[in-house]
Amino acid sequence: MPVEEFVAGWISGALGLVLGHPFDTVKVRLQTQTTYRGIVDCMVKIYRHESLLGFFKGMSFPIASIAVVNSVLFGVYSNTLLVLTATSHQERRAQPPSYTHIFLAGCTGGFLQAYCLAPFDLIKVRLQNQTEPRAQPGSPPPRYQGPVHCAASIFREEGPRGLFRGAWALTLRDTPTMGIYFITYEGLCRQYTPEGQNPNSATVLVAGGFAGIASWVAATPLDVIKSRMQMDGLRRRAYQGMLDCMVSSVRQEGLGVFFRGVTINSARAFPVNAVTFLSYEYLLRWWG
Ligand SMILES: CN(C)C(=N)NCCC[C@H](N)C(=O)O
Repeated sequence: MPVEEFVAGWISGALGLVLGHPFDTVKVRLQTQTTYRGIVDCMVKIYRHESLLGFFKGMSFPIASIAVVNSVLFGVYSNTLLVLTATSHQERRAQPPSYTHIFLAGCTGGFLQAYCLAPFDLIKVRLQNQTEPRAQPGSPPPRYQGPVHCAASIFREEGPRGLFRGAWALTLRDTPTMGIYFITYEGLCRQYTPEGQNPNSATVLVAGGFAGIASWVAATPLDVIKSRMQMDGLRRRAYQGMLDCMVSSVRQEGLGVFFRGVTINSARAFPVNAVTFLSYEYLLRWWG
């Protein structure tokens, strides 16, 4: 099993993550809290109340976990294609796989990465939703004092299963949308690259950016539900399950609730995934 795809997936994912985390914090707050009037209001309030550091809350765990999560996504994707089409990454420009194979490989990568991602994503969302400024002498400490404290508290208060709260919604979000992600990327690269050649940097950037947007637009409805399920149980349980969360969210806020955060998600997705695919492609060409 070629390991380069796993390493390239890790490095490229980490670069994208740092770039996109401030957008991600704004998105999570808009999806789970009703105190903000929109993206700008949310950004201004975070900056005023929590300083620039507020945008980077909850980032250390994703950085640590991206090694597993993104390398599983890209590694499983590429190795599933190898099994389905008997072509390595280097051979795939000359013998392009079918879109069905790309979709299936993307879904497999998405499904397996969701399980690795679930506890890390839960901790990220809980930390991002803490609106207290950094601890100051004399002020009460926030509920979670960091990622390890957060993980230990969830384990103590909600049991081991608590660490997988929202995991079903996450799996349903990521399995088909990772298929969409890789199909969009490949489709755009093929469209703008002469047959048999590697796509140039501009094509990779644009195709990666649009792959991010397409997958996130499709993922946003379940992303909202996932974030709400992850925040549920913090004080009292509001939802009996994923379906109940969907129904009560629509009852209270209308159908538009499923698109909460879609603008900021798309604005984040373009640069993050442009950089992710560019570094992924170039690392593999460099090692190939
Ligand atoms: C749930 N969806 C749609 C995705 N994860 N899509 C792929 C983008 C992955 C990238 N690390 C990002 O965070 O944008």
